[in-house]
Amino acid sequence: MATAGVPQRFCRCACFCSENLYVARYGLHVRFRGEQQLRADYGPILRSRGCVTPKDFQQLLEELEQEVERRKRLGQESAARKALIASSYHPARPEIYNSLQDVALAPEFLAAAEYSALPGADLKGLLQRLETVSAEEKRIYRLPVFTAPFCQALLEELEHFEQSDMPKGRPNTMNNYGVLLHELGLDEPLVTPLRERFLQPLMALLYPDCGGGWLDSHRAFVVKYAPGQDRELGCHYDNAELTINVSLGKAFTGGALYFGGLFQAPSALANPLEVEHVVGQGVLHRGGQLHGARPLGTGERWNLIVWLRASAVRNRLCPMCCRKPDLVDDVGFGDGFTREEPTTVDVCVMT
Ligand SMILES: O=C(O)CCC(=O)C(=O)O
Ligand SMILES: [Fe+2]
Repeated sequence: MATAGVPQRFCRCACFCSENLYVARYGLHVRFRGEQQLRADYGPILRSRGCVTPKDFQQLLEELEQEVERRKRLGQESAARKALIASSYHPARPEIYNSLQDVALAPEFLAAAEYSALPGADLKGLLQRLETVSAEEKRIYRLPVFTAPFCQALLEELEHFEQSDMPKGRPNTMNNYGVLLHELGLDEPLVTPLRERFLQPLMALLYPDCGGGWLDSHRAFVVKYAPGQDRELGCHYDNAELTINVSLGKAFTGGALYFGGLFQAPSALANPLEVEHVVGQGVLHRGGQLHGARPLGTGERWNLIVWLRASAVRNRLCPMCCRKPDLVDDVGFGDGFTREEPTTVDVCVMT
């Protein structure tokens, strides 16, 4: 694609520090500019969800202020953790950090990606090579991604890291457990090749209208659900054009995904569709499709989530504030925005 190999400086949108702040206790995402605005915009809904006394409100205010401060420091702190891990962490499965090999990938995934990269490939042909979970309306697909031995090795490595005394950044405010893959040093050997060599051709055919052919960055993390830890995930949409969610194991019951409509749609959560995770398989969906995870029953569930981003799409409209992004320089892939447009985007494809 147009930007391959060109060093880019990625940005985030300034709204990261004021929009979509998650308040787990009240199961609500809020915009936060200050006390008055919070009362005016969310007073009734907060009351209906149990934020009743002045003390409740004061506590909420303090938590939101802390969250804003945390978000401001996030990029620098993450870079510091990454540097420390690179210099002092000893992996249990060092082979995971070698460049991604085809033997790690399920034959079905290789076949679908190889087909998609052929000059004459089309959507119809690709659909014969993966499972359509929901066709026209929700456009959700599923296919095997990693082999069982690779899932096992990755899980072992992630557990080893979890048990180490290394500092850990959390995937987002909704997940308290899990790992950011770039901090672990797994972006370069694992996630970037997965995106560039395999997901890009697949997504270009499945979602050309969502930037599937223009993916140029990602945010990858592992979420973990276990008894006594996180057990479910509230309804949300991803800060991504497209998402792949791969079940790594272990053995578990419950914890299905559910999908509503696109977040912009008026009745976005009517008739949610339940999608079970299958170990080794990845669910592909649009980032803007509302979704969440049902409570885990038994066992432990670990999933690799890759939020795939296309700067050509998001540079026009930030999916989190739904405005033209107010760009702030950031480290690494930032939130996938860039100051310059990739030069060869065909705007007809994007609109
Ligand atoms: O629990 C899952 O499988 C979904 C996770 C998810 O949607 C997210 O982290 O964005
Ligand atoms: Fe999500």
